[in-house]
Amino acid sequence: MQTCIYLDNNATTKVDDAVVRVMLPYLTEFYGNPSSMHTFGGQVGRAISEARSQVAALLGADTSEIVFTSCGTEGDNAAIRAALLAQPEKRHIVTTQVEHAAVLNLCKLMEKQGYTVTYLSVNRHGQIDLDELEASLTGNTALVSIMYANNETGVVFPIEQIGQIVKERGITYHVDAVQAVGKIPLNMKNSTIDMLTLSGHKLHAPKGIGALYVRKGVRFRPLLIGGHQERGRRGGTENVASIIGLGKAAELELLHLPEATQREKQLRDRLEKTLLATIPDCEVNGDRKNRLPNTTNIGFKFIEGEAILLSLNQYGICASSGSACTSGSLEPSHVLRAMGLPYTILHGSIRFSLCRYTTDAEIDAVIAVMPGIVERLRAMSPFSSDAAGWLQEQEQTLSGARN
Ligand SMILES: Cc1ncc(COP(=O)(O)O)c(C=O)c1O
Ligand code: FES
Repeated sequence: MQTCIYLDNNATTKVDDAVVRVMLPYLTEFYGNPSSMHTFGGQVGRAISEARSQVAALLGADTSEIVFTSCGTEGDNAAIRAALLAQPEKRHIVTTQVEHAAVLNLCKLMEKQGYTVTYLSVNRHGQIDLDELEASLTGNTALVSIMYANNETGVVFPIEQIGQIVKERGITYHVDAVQAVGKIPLNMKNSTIDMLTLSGHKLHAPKGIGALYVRKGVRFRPLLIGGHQERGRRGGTENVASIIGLGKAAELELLHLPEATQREKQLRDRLEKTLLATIPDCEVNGDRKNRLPNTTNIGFKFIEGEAILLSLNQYGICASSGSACTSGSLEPSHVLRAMGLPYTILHGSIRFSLCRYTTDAEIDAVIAVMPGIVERLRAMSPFSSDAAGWLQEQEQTLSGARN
């Protein structure tokens, strides 16, 4: 299989070799059912308990607060449904315009089922307005669901400040932390968060496994109704090998987090600064101060992000424009649109997302090819030179009309 310079770690990550190694015995010799009475199954149950402790340790949570799920999407769905089912009298949800599809599309469905949803706006830097949040909360609000960090821009919301406002009013608080876990130190002990979603494939565990943190005492209703697994909070025989893998991945994240994020930030900053210095007409999208250490989203004016990606692909470099789920649709990103970015940036933005395996040489390779790619595409672009000036004038007129 072809190898590549992989800078698309917010879409998914490589499974760590150590994770694969601990999983293999559970795909071969230890195939017992963890719920069985016999010792053969019991030993699998014990391995699951160990994985639960490893995930709990990464979050600073109690083991009883961890529910294994099939993915981040399931975690988000389970948390939102649980909060609504537990308080059927309340019919209002607050979220943001820049959430992942797992939250946004469920909220849209809930609107069809009679709920009112407030989608908080974001400013040019991708940040919400806390006054707008406060004003949106009513006695009818069942849930506030807000992402920790944005998958496209890496922008990090002030999660605990938001939590103060939400919890003062006794409202259930769910945080989609799929992009934050393993990139930002978390401690649920002194947190305002009631429920928190994570996904294995963003932290070097396999795809198709995740976990939901549910704070002790939070009223919960299962999404999957069935057996007594996960203490009645998620029916279904466990995905044993992947759970073991997620446990190991969590242990490794805890071990590597401080020094890995420091390194990733240095590499990311070098990449970003050099591209901004060597390529005219480009800018970073999103709040540069409050941002994941591994992500940069850069808008290259007057060209299409997809064209840049195809050129990078020819050099064996993997990056992305927007989110993996919506790629293939030619719609510009809902996140960048919510930030009110001008047309030329919306269409010419790409994301590089690093991980602990990213090397200096890989960053050098991107820095070496990007100026040429952008120059070549701009030379062919109908928006270059005169047309660019015209387009900018149109944008100014349009934004004047909007203000
Ligand atoms: C912020 C966010 N939430 C949820 C998800 C969904 O996770 P999964 O792919 O495990 O369903 C993703 C994945 O891209 C994400 O970035
Ligand atoms: S899987 Fe990442 S955006 Fe959908």
